[in-house]
Amino acid sequence: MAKVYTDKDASLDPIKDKTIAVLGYGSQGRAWALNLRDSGLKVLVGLEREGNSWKVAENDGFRPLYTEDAVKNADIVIFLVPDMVQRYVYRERVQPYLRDSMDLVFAHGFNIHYRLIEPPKTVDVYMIAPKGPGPIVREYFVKGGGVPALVAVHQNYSGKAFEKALAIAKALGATRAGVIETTFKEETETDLFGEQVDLVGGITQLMRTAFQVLVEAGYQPEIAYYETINEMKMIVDLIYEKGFTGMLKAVSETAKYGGFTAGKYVINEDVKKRMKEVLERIRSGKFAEEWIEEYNKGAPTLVNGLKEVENSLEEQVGRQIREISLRGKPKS
Ligand SMILES: NC(=O)c1ccc[n+]([C@@H]2O[C@H](COP(=O)([O-])OP(=O)(O)OC[C@H]3O[C@@H](n4cnc5c(N)ncnc54)[C@H](O)[C@@H]3O)[C@@H](O)[C@H]2O)c1
Ligand SMILES: CC(C)(O)[C@@H](O)C(=O)O
Ligand SMILES: [Mg+2]
Ligand SMILES: [Mg+2]
Repeated sequence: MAKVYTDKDASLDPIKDKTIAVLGYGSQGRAWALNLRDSGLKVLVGLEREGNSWKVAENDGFRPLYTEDAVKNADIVIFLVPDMVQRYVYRERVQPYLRDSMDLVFAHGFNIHYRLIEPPKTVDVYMIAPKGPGPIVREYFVKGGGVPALVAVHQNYSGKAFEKALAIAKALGATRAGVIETTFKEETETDLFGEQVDLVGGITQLMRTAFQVLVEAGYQPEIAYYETINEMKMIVDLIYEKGFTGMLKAVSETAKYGGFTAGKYVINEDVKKRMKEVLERIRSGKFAEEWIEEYNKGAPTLVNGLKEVENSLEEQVGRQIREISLRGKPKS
């Protein structure tokens, strides 16, 4: 078993006197800025313009700065703008003001692993990659917990990069759960794979396709939504808390038998073969190349994909069903 670092293995000392610039105030940026500030660290929020994120940061009690001003005043610069934006922010707003012994910190290895950002040797480069969405990183922290994270060091100019990565992980709340060491390569490839075939791409398509099959067969959309989408949370919660065995204990014998047989029929060896192709596309750098090209064209697949999901029957039905099911969710 890999070594798991918890609160007792990490100290805030290596960063307690440093000024930290959090660039971006979105999903992770907001969570990091608030958690680090609540942990007693000195945090500046750096943003490109006085837009929506600026207002949200102000409402949270920050006084945001323009990116380059945050960088000029910081010892540690954390990149929490979208992956496709990071290299421009680096080139225009960070690189010109880089001083020796500054730290460049990432929440995902994409830009370093695929060499979109190539920092000078005189800075530390490390990563703390939360294994969960930003709002949950904040929610768990506020409730006294933390989302697990991976840490990795790409450049260790100071000789203290790993200790600093653990310190940030502690301030984020991640060591309240557990932190495991990885490399930029391993984190980048596994993270992209997981979100593509499973967490984001796979689960969404699995649920939507199952919903569509029932509706096309003439069943009421509300019943289809409860069955193929809404109940997924309870099943996944059981797996999260008790493993597959625990989940299987909670469902009927009929569900177990049907699940073992139909599950392997639907998610078959062909699907596994395709998953391996997806992994290969990530490892070869083809996915990164394609995503950069798509982004440079204005990300039409992303824009159209979001519209298609938003306008879909399952999303329309979901808006009503969520009102009902959230009413029944225990308040905690
Ligand atoms: N979203 C997650 O839960 C999650 C989980 C783990 C790791 N990460 C990683 O964290 C990093 C940040 O991702 P995120 O999802 O939090 O980002 P996000 O999309 O939520 O970031 C939005 C922020 O970036 C700013 N921004 C957007 N476009 C910009 C531009 N063109 N120039 C400058 N600023 C711009 C926005 O104003 C906002 O403040 C990425 O490296 C991502 O891979 C994200
Ligand atoms: C939250 C995820 C999917 O785990 C993250 O990797 C992301 O890119 O948003
Ligand atoms: Mg990701
Ligand atoms: Mg992820």
